[in-house]
Amino acid sequence: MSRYVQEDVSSEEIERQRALYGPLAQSVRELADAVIRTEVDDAEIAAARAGIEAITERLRERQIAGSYGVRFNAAGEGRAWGNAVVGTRNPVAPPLKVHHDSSGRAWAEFHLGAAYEGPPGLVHGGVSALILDQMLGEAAGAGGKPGMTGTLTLRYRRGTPLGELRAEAHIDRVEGVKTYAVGHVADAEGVTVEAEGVFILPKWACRALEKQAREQQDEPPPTRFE
Ligand SMILES: CCCCCCCC(=O)SCCNC(=O)CCNC(=O)[C@H](O)C(C)(C)COP(=O)(O)OP(=O)(O)OC[C@H]1O[C@@H](n2cnc3c(N)ncnc32)[C@H](O)[C@@H]1OP(=O)(O)O
Repeated sequence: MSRYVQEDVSSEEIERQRALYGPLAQSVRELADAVIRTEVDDAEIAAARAGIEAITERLRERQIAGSYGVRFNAAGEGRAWGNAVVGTRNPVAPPLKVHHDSSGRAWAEFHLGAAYEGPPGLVHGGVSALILDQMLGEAAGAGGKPGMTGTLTLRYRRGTPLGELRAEAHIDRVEGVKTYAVGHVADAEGVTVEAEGVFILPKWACRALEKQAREQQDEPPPTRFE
């Protein structure tokens, strides 16, 4: 089932929701970090668990059936708030705040803490892949050539330390429905992981865009989301 949802909500309402859910997700990120690092005694752990389970039950009293999906309003503002990398409402997401320009460049500065560890003190390789998948996809979308990841190739040049990091990506070339993008993750000393990928506008999306253009002769759906 498609989870692209058009919702006619105002920009003010989006901002209200962002101010409500963003800090909630951030509190849960803090909780995840605390769960990994706490050294309190057993009784405190048991009490904390009961408290967390009670809060989960409260939040579940009313909830979406399934995942958040991607929602956009008539003004073309896209919200991928469940996204695993940038999702405002997703505590699993660091989250990255990605900057773009229309030449097909994307960049972000972010912090990865204990929840993203692979080798001791280093970022998990799958987490670097997750971030670079998103960043290369964001670059493709920023350049007006969005697509689904077809193939993503990574080269881990050295371990990526947990802490302050930067990721960058840009479009390398476009061949029809295929957009080739490249990028990297870097720490203060330089590049740690390089990536290249091809992002493909799927057949179903080509048909949907053609149909929409026929019906509305309007702007295509958003290709970038916050
Ligand atoms: C702003 C938001 C950023 C989001 C970033 C996050 C991105 C993601 O995580 S996307 C999720 C991961 N990716 C997926 O789940 C994709 C799953 N695969 C698919 O949906 C399809 O196989 C898809 C869309 C890649 C291609 O399907 P389809 O539209 O039928 O393509 P098809 O007509 O077969 O092929 C088109 C061209 O692409 C090539 N191609 C197809 N699949 C691949 C592939 N996996 N790798 C490389 N090239 C491919 C074909 O060879 C063909 O090339 P040419 O035109 O030169 O002959």
